[in-house]
Amino acid sequence: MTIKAILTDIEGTTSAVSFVFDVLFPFAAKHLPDFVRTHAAETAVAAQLQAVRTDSNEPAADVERVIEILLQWIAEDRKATPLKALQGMVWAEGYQAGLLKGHVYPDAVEALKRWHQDGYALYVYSSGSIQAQKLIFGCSEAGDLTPLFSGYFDTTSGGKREAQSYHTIAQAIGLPAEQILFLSDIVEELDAAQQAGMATCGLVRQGGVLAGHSNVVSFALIDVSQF
Ligand SMILES: CSCCC(=O)C(=O)COP(=O)(O)O
Ligand SMILES: [Mg+2]
Repeated sequence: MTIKAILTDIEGTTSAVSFVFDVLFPFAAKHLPDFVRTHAAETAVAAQLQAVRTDSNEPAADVERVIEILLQWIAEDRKATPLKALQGMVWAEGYQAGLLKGHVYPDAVEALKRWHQDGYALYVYSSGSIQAQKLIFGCSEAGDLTPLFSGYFDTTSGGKREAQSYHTIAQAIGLPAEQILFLSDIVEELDAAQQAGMATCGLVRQGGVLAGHSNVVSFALIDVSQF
């Protein structure tokens, strides 16, 4: 079946793992405590702090304890939705202040522009919040790439290793899963998308093999017509 849309992961796929682990996560760990202390009473932040208390099963945790939990989750790379929402808010301040610039591989920039021009609808699916996704592409080293995308999905659509999430996303996009090509560097994510009926392509930028899927080292080698 002809591919009509492309759904892409971010970390390790469009963007360097090192940018996320060595730049974004340390920035969040440094600035999140003061951000939370300053904005704890604001509705959007308070809702996420409450979600941390629920998810951690610590309903009585005060703000300082919630901060401790969040820092622990950052250290563990937990894909918890409230952490991801708060990280997005903290990064927003960093991008606005010019302290952060989103990394997107040049081959990904070139291919995304070409696919958009060729009429493919482009979507993002990342554990990072939708706000964080718009920031990495909107404030990227290659300029504002957000006009290329038709939509964004995060963990509010479900976990990336669960087939149901890809069914949900296909429904939201409004296409049969078979007409969507999913790109990722994580085999469990590719397996889940494949199980849901999507075409898959694994990015192996550092080498290795993502078994059971087409593998490429660069977006430049993805021929969408072959899926
Ligand atoms: C949206 S940039 C920040 C990425 C992030 O927080 C993350 O956890 C990476 O998740 P991905 O699903 O893109 O591997
Ligand atoms: Mg990834």
